Amino acid sequence: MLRIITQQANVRTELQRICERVQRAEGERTQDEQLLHKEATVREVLQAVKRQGDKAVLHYIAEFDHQTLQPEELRVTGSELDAAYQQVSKDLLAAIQLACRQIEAFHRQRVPKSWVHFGDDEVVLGKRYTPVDRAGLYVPGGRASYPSTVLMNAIPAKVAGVPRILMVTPARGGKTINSAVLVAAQEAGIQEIYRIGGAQAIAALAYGTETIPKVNVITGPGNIYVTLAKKLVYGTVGIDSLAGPSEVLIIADQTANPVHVATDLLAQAEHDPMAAAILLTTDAGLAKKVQVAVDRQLVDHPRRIDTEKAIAHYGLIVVVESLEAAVELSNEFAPEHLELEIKDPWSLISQIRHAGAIFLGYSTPEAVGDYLAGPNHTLPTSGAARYASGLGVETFLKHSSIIQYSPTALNKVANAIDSLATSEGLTSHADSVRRRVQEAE
Ligand SMILES: NC(=O)c1ccc[n+]([C@@H]2O[C@H](COP(=O)([O-])OP(=O)(O)OC[C@H]3O[C@@H](n4cnc5c(N)ncnc54)[C@H](O)[C@@H]3O)[C@@H](O)[C@H]2O)c1
Ligand SMILES: N[C@H](CO)Cc1c[nH]c[nH+]1
Ligand SMILES: [Zn+2]
Repeated sequence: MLRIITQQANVRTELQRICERVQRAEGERTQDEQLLHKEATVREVLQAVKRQGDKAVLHYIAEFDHQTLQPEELRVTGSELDAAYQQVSKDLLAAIQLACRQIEAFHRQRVPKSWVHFGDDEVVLGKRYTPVDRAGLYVPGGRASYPSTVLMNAIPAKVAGVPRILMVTPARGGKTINSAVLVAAQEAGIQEIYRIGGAQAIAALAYGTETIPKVNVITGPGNIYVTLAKKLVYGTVGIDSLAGPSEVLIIADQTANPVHVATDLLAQAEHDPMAAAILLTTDAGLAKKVQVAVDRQLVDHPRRIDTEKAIAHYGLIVVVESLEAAVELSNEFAPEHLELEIKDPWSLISQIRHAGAIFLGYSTPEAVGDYLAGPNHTLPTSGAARYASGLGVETFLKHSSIIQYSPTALNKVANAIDSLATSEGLTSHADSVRRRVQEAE
């Protein structure tokens, strides 16, 4: 059952515990004493794949995904890609294509442009954006298959102009990858796909194996193992952000529909037993109705066991004194998704400082953003929205600064550079400017 507490209770400690659930998994024992704790498992997988390549990859696929694969079976073949189209309905294909168009249109709007500025004394300054050479897209596939996540990863990478894009995703049940995932990949222009998930997939992309090439940036959401692995390989490769397990925080007043609020909470809880679903409401009556509605909707929920776990451990309803108090708590939590189910959602927007995505009003369930509104659904979780943003075109780009000085311009700043370099004890720095200026005189 979804717990209800009031603002006077230990709400900040509770929210912090939920927010930091991924960090807590580093070093905490799982309930199953047979298992190493999660971070240790991930470290072991990373080390083994780094040292032994494909051999370790296949070992962990057998251990965690219960599949016996040969190295040549890791890559999805052209005939599997073709066959996937026969397996998806016309309606699903049309939906994938609609999502593709909307996501691409949104991401094309925010492509950073290279620029140069011509200043006084023939000084030229600028920035030049270039894509990474290779990107590795992680598409989760443990508990559900995510064609939508294929699009959210692949389209910004394509728009950024990444020359080589590979995708990894685990096979669920048998060796076959979900057909909709394979169709979505092809619709987004991705052909190089490997059937591998979990920490071993992140390790393979970070270090490279005989079969799977090393990439420059790894993007995409995943469960606790994937998220911890991304955190640990950061520095060897770039990553987008720590995206997963999913979260929603809903701020609702007495005008919200309790059944809709309950569904939206469950829509995130159903992703993962570690997903978080939080309601902050000014109305104690609504709190009770949402609690009842959640229980009712869970009765015949197809993912009942895992969803109940998420609700029990990382679900919470808080009755707050005011909408301002709700916003303050939300800013501290920094949710992946924030829904404003209140009479005048725009009145709060200027106070919201940290959230991956903000959904305004009664007819904007978070699922609209998950699938096809256009903005990316791979968003920072576990408080990362305080310093990070969602996946975007810029995730796949880096920029080089452009600097050109004329002799006149160099002459004008020579003394200043000399002072700064001398203060740092770096005489060759000072010399590199002084020599040029003297030779030009
Ligand atoms: N933020 C986002 O944009 C976004 C989008 C979609 C999904 N998600 C999140 O992604 C996650 C998907 O999780 P998932 O589990 O369905 O798929 P996943 O692909 O992330 O993880 C599955 C893999 O985990 C590994 N694994 C499972 N149990 C393990 C164990 N005991 N030890 C070591 N490795 C193990 C297996 O190798 C398996 O292939 C969910 O948390 C969901 O909330 C987030
Ligand atoms: N809500 C997820 C991000 O946390 C994204 C998703 C994909 N499919 C459904 N939902
Ligand atoms: Zn979702």
